[in-house]
Amino acid sequence: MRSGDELRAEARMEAVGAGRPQNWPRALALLGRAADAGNPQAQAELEVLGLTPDHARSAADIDALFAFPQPERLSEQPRLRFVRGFASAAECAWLRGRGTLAPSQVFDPSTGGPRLDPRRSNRSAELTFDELDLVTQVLRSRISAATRLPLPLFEPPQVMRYEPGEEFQPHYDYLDPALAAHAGQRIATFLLYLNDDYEGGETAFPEAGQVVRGATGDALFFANVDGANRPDPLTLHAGRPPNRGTKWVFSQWIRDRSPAAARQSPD
Ligand SMILES: O=C(O)CCC(=O)C(=O)O
Ligand SMILES: [Fe+2]
Repeated sequence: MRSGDELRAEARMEAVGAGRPQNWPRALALLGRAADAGNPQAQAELEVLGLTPDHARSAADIDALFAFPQPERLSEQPRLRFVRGFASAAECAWLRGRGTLAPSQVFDPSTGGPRLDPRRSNRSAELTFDELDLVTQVLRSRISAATRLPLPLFEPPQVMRYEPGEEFQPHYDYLDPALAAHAGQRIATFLLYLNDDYEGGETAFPEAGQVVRGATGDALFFANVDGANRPDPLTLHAGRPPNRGTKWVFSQWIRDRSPAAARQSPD
């Protein structure tokens, strides 16, 4: 008989689609069995998702995990969408503090790797493959449904924390087109606000004239490219510093080509 740990690990493989197609009915049934076997993480994950071990087997409950409220159109140039109540308070609490925080880095085109930069003074945790638990993967699948972009295009997600005075100064998320030709363009950004007990800390778009302050569970997503897939300079944006309290946000960057495939290509 498999242990609770083994059942949960197997559930994760089904949810991530590791070496197999993603299979949510199987993933959630295995998570239910892991919880029945007394695995505390599986029990916690089911509770965050609002499922009992039995419910995990119902198709309607599975569909409900990926449902989201109608996005509001904040702007067409750039394409900016806001979704009130995209995630539950329990899901946001689960994501806060996931992974291991380290000083945030920026992409350095000269090396093709990350580097520290004073323009990004907050801390962030990139969630590795092993850290993609069921709750995080449900959220990413919901993001995939909302953006209509498939999961293989998703970069590893990041949980970001800003203490008072820390910020992500105005920047673009898109990559230099020369680099994008090789590694794929970062066509969309999806931000989920994980808390709201801070002052300041807005997401500001100085060129587009938009300032967004999400409540816990609200989401903002935008296309970094225009209709012709060209980098859109109107997407210039910043994570402003909170002046009181700590801001937490979940950030999912999405490419037009699988980042995993780009890493594996020899050229
Ligand atoms: O924290 C924010 O509001 C902005 C985050 C951001 O710009 C990003 O994740 O690309
Ligand atoms: Fe950004």
